[in-house]
Amino acid sequence: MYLVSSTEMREIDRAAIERIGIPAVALMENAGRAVAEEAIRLAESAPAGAMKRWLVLAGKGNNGGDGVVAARHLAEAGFAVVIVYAVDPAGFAGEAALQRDIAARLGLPSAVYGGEGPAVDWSRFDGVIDALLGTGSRGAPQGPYAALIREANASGLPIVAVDIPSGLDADTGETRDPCIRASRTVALAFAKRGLAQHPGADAAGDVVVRPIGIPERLAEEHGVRTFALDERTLRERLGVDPARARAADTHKGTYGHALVAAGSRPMSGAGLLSARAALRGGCGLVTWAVPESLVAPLAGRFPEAMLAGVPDGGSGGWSAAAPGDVARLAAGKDALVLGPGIGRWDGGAAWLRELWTRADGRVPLVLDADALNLVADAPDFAAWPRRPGAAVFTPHPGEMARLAGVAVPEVQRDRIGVARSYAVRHGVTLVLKGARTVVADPSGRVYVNGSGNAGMATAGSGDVLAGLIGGLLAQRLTGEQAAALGVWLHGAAGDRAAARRPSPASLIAGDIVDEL
Ligand SMILES: NC(=O)C1=CN([C@@H]2O[C@H](COP(=O)(O)OP(=O)(O)OC[C@H]3O[C@@H](n4cnc5c(N)ncnc54)[C@H](O)[C@@H]3O)[C@@H](O)[C@H]2O)[C@H](O)CC1
Ligand SMILES: [K+]
Repeated sequence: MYLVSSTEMREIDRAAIERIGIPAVALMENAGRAVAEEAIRLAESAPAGAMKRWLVLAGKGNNGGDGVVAARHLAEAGFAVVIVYAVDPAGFAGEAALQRDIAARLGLPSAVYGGEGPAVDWSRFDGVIDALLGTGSRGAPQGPYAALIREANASGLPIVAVDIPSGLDADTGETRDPCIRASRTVALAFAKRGLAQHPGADAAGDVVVRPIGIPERLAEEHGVRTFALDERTLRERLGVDPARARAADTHKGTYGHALVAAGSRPMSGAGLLSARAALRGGCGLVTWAVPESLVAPLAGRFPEAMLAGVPDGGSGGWSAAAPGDVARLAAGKDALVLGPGIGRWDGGAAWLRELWTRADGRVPLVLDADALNLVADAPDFAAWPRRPGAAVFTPHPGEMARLAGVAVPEVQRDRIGVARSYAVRHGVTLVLKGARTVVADPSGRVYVNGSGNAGMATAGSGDVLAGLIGGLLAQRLTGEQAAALGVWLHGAAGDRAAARRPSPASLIAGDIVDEL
C-alpha cells in the first residue's frame, strides 16, 4: 500500500484529471460516496437506530466538497443530515461550489458557523463528518475551522474524518493545535503519510483507504516511494514470504552463518537475546562472540550457539578487544551483528572504524545500540569507506538524534524524512525504531511498519530485532528485504506474545523471541 505526501497526491490528482481526463467531479462523487458508506458502516455497528443523525462540517475547499457529497448520500440512505459550513459558502469555487448548489436544490438543511441563527447544538447529533480541511491545509487551523474542531472534539461524538483528520500534517503526522480526533478516517485514493506516523495515527482512528477512480499505477509513475509495511508489501514489493517454507533437501549451511558480537560483563543478556533471535529467524548457524572472560560463565547456557571469546585482558568488556580479532571471526560468515550490550568507551569510534575497514566489506552488517553511539562519536563517519555489503543501522529515536546531530523532537517530528535522508546520504539501510518503525533503504524507498504494540517497549526488544535482521541477512536477503521482513516479523511476534498475556505491559523481550 502506498503512502503519499500531499504534494504527490496533488500531482497524481492533476494527472488523473488533466492527462487521463477523469472529471474532477467524478472523483469527488466517488470520494463523498465512499465517506458516506464508511459512516453508514459505523452506524450499523452501533445499536439499531443509535446513529441516525449526522452533522457534516464542511470547509471551503475540495475536502468540504467531499463532505457535501457524503451528506447527500447519507440523506438518500435515510439518515437525518445537517451541513454546517465553516465559512460562508457563497465564496466557494469549483467543485465545492457545485456540490453546495446541488445540496441547496435538494433542500438539505445547512447553516453557516458563526452566522445568523443559533449555535451548533451538538446534543442533537449522533455522529460527525469532518470535512473541514484535507491535503490543502497549511499550518494550524484558523478562525472558524479551529473553533469547530474544538467543539467537535469536546462533543464526544464519533467522528468520521474525510481523507485526514482536520489539523493533521498529512506529510509528517504532526498534529496541529487543534486537530480532530477521529474514530475512523476514510483516506481517499491513497493513504497519506501522516496517517501512518504518531501522533497522526492516534488522531486518525481506524484508517480505511477507499479508491475513488484514480488508477493506482499513477503512484508508481509519480515516483511514490513510501509504503505501508505489511504482508502484502513484503510479498508483492519486496519478494519475501513471511511464512518462508523450506525446501526438503537443505542443511544448516543453506541458511547461513551469523556472527553476533554482543554483550559484555554487565550486559551479557543483550548478546544472548540477539543470538537467539538470529537462530529463531531461521539462520542455520550462529557464533556468539563475547569478551573472553565471559566464555566460562556463559558456557552451556545457550547450547544452540557456538561461543567465541575475544581476548579482553580480563576486563569483560570490548574496549580491550582488538578489532582485528572480531574482523577475523567475521571472515567467511554471512552476516555480522555488532552492538547490543557492548558499552561505550573513549576511543570507541576509532575502534569501530578499524573493524569497519578491516572486516571483509562484503559481509553484511547490522549495527545496533552502542555500535551506533560509536558511529555518532566519529566526526568523520561520512568519509569512512563505503562497504559493498549491506549495512543496516537500527537506532531508536535517541540514537537517531545522535547520529543525525539533531534533537530527539526533531527526529520524531518527521521520522520518515529523517530516516530517508540519513539512509540516502550514508548509503545504509536505516531502521528507525519506535511505534510505527520506519525502514529506509539507501535508494530512498521507505516502509512504515504496521505490526507491533506498546508492550514491546521493554528492555532487550531492540537486541532481538538486531539479531533477527542479522539472521535474515545471513540467509542472503538484501539489506532492504532483511530490514523490512525483520521489522515486520518482530512486530508480529510481539503481537502474538502480547495476545498470550493478560496485559501487554507484562511482555518481555524473551517472549518476542519465543513467538518468532
Ligand atoms: N485525492 C483526490 O484526488 C481528491 C481529493 N479530494 C479532496 O480534496 C482535498 C484537498 O482539497 P483542497 O481544495 O486542495 O484543500 P482543502 O480542502 O484541504 O483546504 C481548502 C482550503 O482551506 C484553507 N485553509 C488551508 N489551511 C487552513 C488553515 N490552517 N486554517 C483555515 N483554513 C485553511 C485554504 O484556503 C484552502 O483553500 C483532499 O484532502 C480530498 O478530501 C477531491 O474531492 C477528490 C479528488
Ligand atoms: K478532514
